[in-house]
Amino acid sequence: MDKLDIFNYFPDLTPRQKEQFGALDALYHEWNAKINVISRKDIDNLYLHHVLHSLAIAKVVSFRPGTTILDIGTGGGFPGIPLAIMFPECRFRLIDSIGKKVRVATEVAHAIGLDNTEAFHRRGEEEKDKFDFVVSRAVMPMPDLVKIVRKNISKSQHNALPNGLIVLKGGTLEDELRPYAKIVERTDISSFFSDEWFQGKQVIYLPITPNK
Ligand SMILES: C[S@@+](CC[C@H](N)C(=O)[O-])C[C@H]1O[C@@H](n2cnc3c(N)ncnc32)[C@H](O)[C@@H]1O
Repeated sequence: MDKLDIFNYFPDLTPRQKEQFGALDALYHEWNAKINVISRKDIDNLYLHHVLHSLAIAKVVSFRPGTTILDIGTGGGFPGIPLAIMFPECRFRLIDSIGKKVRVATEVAHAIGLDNTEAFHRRGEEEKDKFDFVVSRAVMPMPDLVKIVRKNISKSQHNALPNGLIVLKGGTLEDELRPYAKIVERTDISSFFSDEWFQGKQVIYLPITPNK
Protein backbone atom coordinates (compact mmCIF):
# COMPACT_ATOMS: atom_id res chain seq x y z
CA MET A 1 0.00 0.00 0.00
CA ASP A 2 1.17 3.55 -0.50
CA LYS A 3 -0.03 6.92 0.61
CA LEU A 4 -2.61 7.06 -2.18
CA ASP A 5 -4.76 4.54 -0.31
CA ILE A 6 -4.90 6.95 2.60
CA PHE A 7 -6.12 9.63 0.23
CA ASN A 8 -8.87 7.22 -0.92
CA TYR A 9 -9.97 6.45 2.63
CA PHE A 10 -9.97 10.16 3.51
CA PRO A 11 -11.12 11.92 0.32
CA ASP A 12 -11.43 15.39 1.88
CA LEU A 13 -7.75 15.95 2.67
CA THR A 14 -6.39 19.37 1.75
CA PRO A 15 -3.31 19.72 -0.48
CA ARG A 16 -1.30 20.60 2.66
CA GLN A 17 -2.41 17.44 4.45
CA LYS A 18 -1.60 15.34 1.39
CA GLU A 19 1.82 16.89 1.23
CA GLN A 20 2.40 16.24 4.94
CA PHE A 21 1.31 12.60 4.71
CA GLY A 22 3.39 12.18 1.55
CA ALA A 23 6.51 13.49 3.31
CA LEU A 24 6.34 10.90 6.10
CA ASP A 25 7.83 8.08 4.04
CA ALA A 26 11.22 9.70 3.44
CA LEU A 27 11.33 11.26 6.91
CA TYR A 28 10.65 8.03 8.80
CA HIS A 29 13.08 6.11 6.60
CA GLU A 30 15.73 8.72 7.37
CA TRP A 31 15.08 8.93 11.12
CA ASN A 32 14.46 5.23 11.64
CA ALA A 33 17.92 4.53 10.24
CA LYS A 34 19.37 6.73 13.02
CA ILE A 35 16.99 5.91 15.90
CA ASN A 36 14.94 2.76 15.74
CA VAL A 37 11.26 3.54 16.32
CA ILE A 38 9.74 1.10 13.82
CA SER A 39 11.14 -2.39 13.34
CA ARG A 40 13.43 -2.45 10.29
CA LYS A 41 11.29 -5.23 8.79
CA ASP A 42 8.21 -3.07 9.08
CA ILE A 43 9.40 0.33 7.90
CA ASP A 44 8.32 -0.43 4.32
CA ASN A 45 4.79 -0.90 5.67
CA LEU A 46 4.81 2.59 7.14
CA TYR A 47 1.59 3.80 5.53
CA LEU A 48 -0.45 0.68 6.22
CA HIS A 49 0.80 -0.48 9.63
CA HIS A 50 1.54 2.88 11.20
CA VAL A 51 -0.08 5.83 9.43
CA LEU A 52 -3.40 4.25 8.39
CA HIS A 53 -3.62 2.26 11.64
CA SER A 54 -3.27 5.52 13.60
CA LEU A 55 -5.98 7.08 11.43
CA ALA A 56 -8.48 4.39 12.44
CA ILE A 57 -9.14 6.71 15.39
CA ALA A 58 -10.23 9.41 12.91
CA LYS A 59 -12.86 7.03 11.53
CA VAL A 60 -14.34 6.60 15.02
CA VAL A 61 -14.25 10.21 16.21
CA SER A 62 -13.96 13.47 14.34
CA PHE A 63 -12.41 15.78 16.94
CA ARG A 64 -13.91 19.26 16.99
CA PRO A 65 -11.58 22.23 16.46
CA GLY A 66 -9.98 23.20 19.77
CA THR A 67 -9.97 19.64 21.15
CA THR A 68 -6.83 18.75 23.11
CA ILE A 69 -5.32 15.28 22.85
CA LEU A 70 -2.49 13.56 24.73
CA ASP A 71 -0.66 10.63 23.08
CA ILE A 72 0.93 8.50 25.83
CA GLY A 73 3.86 6.32 24.79
CA THR A 74 3.95 7.86 21.33
CA GLY A 75 7.33 6.32 20.41
CA GLY A 76 8.22 7.90 17.06
CA GLY A 77 4.82 9.61 16.87
CA PHE A 78 2.03 7.01 16.57
CA PRO A 79 -0.86 7.59 16.61
CA GLY A 80 -0.16 11.27 17.42
CA ILE A 81 1.50 12.52 14.24
CA PRO A 82 -0.99 11.12 11.68
CA LEU A 83 -3.84 12.42 13.88
CA ALA A 84 -2.24 15.85 14.19
CA ILE A 85 -2.05 16.04 10.38
CA MET A 86 -5.68 14.94 10.13
CA PHE A 87 -6.94 17.45 12.74
CA PRO A 88 -4.91 20.64 12.22
CA GLU A 89 -7.25 22.68 14.42
CA CYS A 90 -6.77 20.42 17.46
CA ARG A 91 -3.79 20.49 19.82
CA PHE A 92 -1.66 17.39 20.37
CA ARG A 93 0.89 16.59 23.07
CA LEU A 94 3.03 13.53 22.42
CA ILE A 95 4.96 12.02 25.33
CA ASP A 96 7.22 9.03 25.77
CA SER A 97 9.49 7.76 28.53
CA ILE A 98 12.36 7.25 26.05
CA GLY A 99 13.95 10.55 25.05
CA LYS A 100 15.51 9.47 21.77
CA LYS A 101 12.13 8.27 20.45
CA VAL A 102 10.61 11.65 21.29
CA ARG A 103 13.39 13.21 19.23
CA VAL A 104 12.11 11.37 16.14
CA ALA A 105 8.54 12.58 16.75
CA THR A 106 9.81 16.14 17.30
CA GLU A 107 11.95 16.15 14.15
CA VAL A 108 9.24 14.68 11.93
CA ALA A 109 6.62 17.12 13.24
CA HIS A 110 9.01 20.02 12.69
CA ALA A 111 9.98 18.88 9.18
CA ILE A 112 6.36 18.81 7.99
CA GLY A 113 5.46 22.08 9.74
CA LEU A 114 3.03 20.59 12.27
CA ASP A 115 2.40 23.62 14.45
CA ASN A 116 -0.35 21.97 16.53
CA THR A 117 2.00 19.39 18.04
CA GLU A 118 4.47 19.34 20.92
CA ALA A 119 6.51 16.33 22.01
CA PHE A 120 8.08 15.81 25.43
CA HIS A 121 10.32 13.24 27.07
CA ARG A 122 8.02 12.41 29.96
CA ARG A 123 6.36 9.43 31.59
CA GLY A 124 2.58 9.34 31.60
CA GLU A 125 2.73 9.19 35.39
CA GLU A 126 4.45 12.62 35.42
CA GLU A 127 2.11 14.42 33.03
CA LYS A 128 0.08 17.00 34.96
CA ASP A 129 -2.00 18.77 32.32
CA LYS A 130 -5.60 18.05 31.36
CA PHE A 131 -6.84 17.03 27.92
CA ASP A 132 -10.14 16.13 26.30
CA PHE A 133 -8.85 12.77 25.10
CA VAL A 134 -5.89 10.49 25.64
CA VAL A 135 -4.88 8.24 22.74
CA SER A 136 -2.41 5.37 22.77
CA ARG A 137 -1.15 2.40 20.80
CA ALA A 138 0.79 -0.62 22.06
CA VAL A 139 1.83 0.86 25.41
CA MET A 140 0.20 -0.98 28.33
CA PRO A 141 -2.91 -2.91 29.36
CA MET A 142 -6.08 -0.86 29.69
CA PRO A 143 -6.38 -0.98 33.51
CA ASP A 144 -2.81 0.40 33.91
CA LEU A 145 -3.49 3.10 31.36
CA VAL A 146 -6.77 4.10 33.00
CA LYS A 147 -5.01 4.47 36.38
CA ILE A 148 -2.39 6.77 34.85
CA VAL A 149 -4.63 8.97 32.68
CA ARG A 150 -7.61 9.62 34.96
CA LYS A 151 -5.78 12.68 36.34
CA ASN A 152 -5.31 14.01 32.78
CA ILE A 153 -8.94 14.02 31.60
CA SER A 154 -10.53 17.44 31.55
CA LYS A 155 -13.98 18.09 32.99
CA SER A 156 -15.01 20.46 30.20
CA GLN A 157 -16.43 18.73 27.12
CA HIS A 158 -15.93 19.92 23.53
CA ASN A 159 -17.15 16.93 21.57
CA ALA A 160 -20.33 14.90 21.21
CA LEU A 161 -18.27 11.93 22.43
CA PRO A 162 -17.60 12.35 26.18
CA ASN A 163 -13.93 12.85 27.11
CA GLY A 164 -11.94 9.69 27.61
CA LEU A 165 -9.37 7.22 26.37
CA ILE A 166 -9.09 5.96 22.77
CA VAL A 167 -6.72 3.06 22.27
CA LEU A 168 -5.67 0.93 19.30
CA LYS A 169 -5.56 -2.72 20.24
CA GLY A 170 -5.61 -6.22 18.77
CA GLY A 171 -5.82 -9.76 20.02
CA THR A 172 -7.86 -11.14 22.87
CA LEU A 173 -9.04 -8.25 24.97
CA GLU A 174 -11.76 -9.85 27.08
CA ASP A 175 -9.71 -9.98 30.28
CA GLU A 176 -8.32 -6.46 30.18
CA LEU A 177 -11.64 -4.94 29.15
CA ARG A 178 -13.79 -6.90 31.63
CA PRO A 179 -13.77 -4.13 34.28
CA TYR A 180 -15.26 -1.74 31.69
CA ALA A 181 -17.67 -4.16 29.98
CA LYS A 182 -20.67 -1.88 30.53
CA ILE A 183 -19.14 1.33 29.14
CA VAL A 184 -16.44 0.35 26.67
CA GLU A 185 -17.10 0.77 22.92
CA ARG A 186 -15.19 -1.45 20.51
CA THR A 187 -15.03 -0.84 16.77
CA ASP A 188 -13.53 -3.33 14.31
CA ILE A 189 -11.06 -1.50 12.09
CA SER A 190 -11.81 -3.99 9.30
CA SER A 191 -15.30 -2.45 9.13
CA PHE A 192 -13.77 0.57 7.37
CA PHE A 193 -10.23 -0.41 6.21
CA SER A 194 -10.25 -3.44 3.91
CA ASP A 195 -6.64 -4.66 4.16
CA GLU A 196 -6.36 -8.08 5.78
CA TRP A 197 -3.77 -6.74 8.25
CA PHE A 198 -6.58 -4.98 10.14
CA GLN A 199 -8.45 -8.22 10.87
CA GLY A 200 -8.83 -8.55 14.65
CA LYS A 201 -7.68 -4.99 15.33
CA GLN A 202 -9.98 -2.59 17.12
CA VAL A 203 -10.41 0.98 18.26
CA ILE A 204 -11.32 0.89 21.95
CA TYR A 205 -13.09 3.91 23.42
CA LEU A 206 -13.61 4.32 27.13
CA PRO A 207 -15.31 7.41 28.57
CA ILE A 208 -13.41 8.50 31.69
CA THR A 209 -14.85 10.38 34.62
CA PRO A 210 -12.20 12.92 35.59
CA ASN A 211 -10.67 13.11 39.07
CA LYS A 212 -12.45 15.61 41.29
C1 LIG B 1 5.67 -0.54 21.68
S1 LIG B 1 6.05 1.15 21.82
C2 LIG B 1 4.73 1.91 20.92
C3 LIG B 1 5.09 3.26 20.39
C4 LIG B 1 3.99 3.94 19.57
N1 LIG B 1 2.81 4.20 20.35
C5 LIG B 1 3.65 3.11 18.36
O1 LIG B 1 2.56 2.51 18.35
O2 LIG B 1 4.46 3.03 17.41
C6 LIG B 1 5.62 1.55 23.50
C7 LIG B 1 6.12 2.90 23.93
O3 LIG B 1 5.53 3.26 25.19
C8 LIG B 1 6.49 3.94 25.94
N2 LIG B 1 6.05 3.87 27.35
C9 LIG B 1 5.88 2.76 28.12
N3 LIG B 1 5.44 3.09 29.35
C10 LIG B 1 5.32 4.45 29.35
C11 LIG B 1 4.91 5.40 30.34
N4 LIG B 1 4.57 5.01 31.56
N5 LIG B 1 4.89 6.71 30.01
C12 LIG B 1 5.27 7.11 28.76
N6 LIG B 1 5.67 6.26 27.80
C13 LIG B 1 5.70 4.95 28.09
C14 LIG B 1 7.79 3.24 25.62
O4 LIG B 1 8.91 4.05 25.87
C15 LIG B 1 7.62 2.94 24.13
O5 LIG B 1 8.16 3.96 23.33
